[in-house]
Amino acid sequence: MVIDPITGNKYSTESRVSKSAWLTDEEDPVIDKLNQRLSDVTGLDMATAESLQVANYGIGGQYEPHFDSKLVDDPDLAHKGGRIATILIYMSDVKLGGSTVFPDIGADLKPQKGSAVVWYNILRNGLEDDRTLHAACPVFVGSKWVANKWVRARGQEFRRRCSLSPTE
Ligand SMILES: O=C(O)CCC(=O)C(=O)O
Ligand SMILES: [Fe+2]
Repeated sequence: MVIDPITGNKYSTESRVSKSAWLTDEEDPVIDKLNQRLSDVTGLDMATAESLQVANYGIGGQYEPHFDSKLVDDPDLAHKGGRIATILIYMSDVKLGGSTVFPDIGADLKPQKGSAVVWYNILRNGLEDDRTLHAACPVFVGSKWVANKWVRARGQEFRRRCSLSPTE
């Protein structure tokens, strides 16, 4: 929902304003190299991960608060499991705006070309981690390019130990 600053009227807007494309593992050898590097730095298996999603936000581009793990009508859920982790790679700097924010933990990540952020969406006990609510703030000046890799739970059983604790 957006509020017009002059009239005060509310109107709805797209929850995500960006353009995106999926790059499959077969697309180019550089994707293979990237997958290997992501596996090396996270210790996670990329074989069951989703294809790389590249997104571009122009001025005003944004993504409202959401959980990456909340998948609806996902045909892969049964055999690949949920989105256990997100790897978000910044492919550009942004002159003004475009931060990734986690409101519940007070984190504000400013895009920096060549950097990446990794987080687990699902706790070791299998429950979704509510602290992972996040959003992409509007781009005010410049253009924001990111690549997303969503790692699935299946395949990580011996890489990330599970837990019986109700809180972790
Ligand atoms: O672009 C960002 O900063 C966040 C993107 C995101 O949360 C998503 O694509 O799921
Ligand atoms: Fe997200």
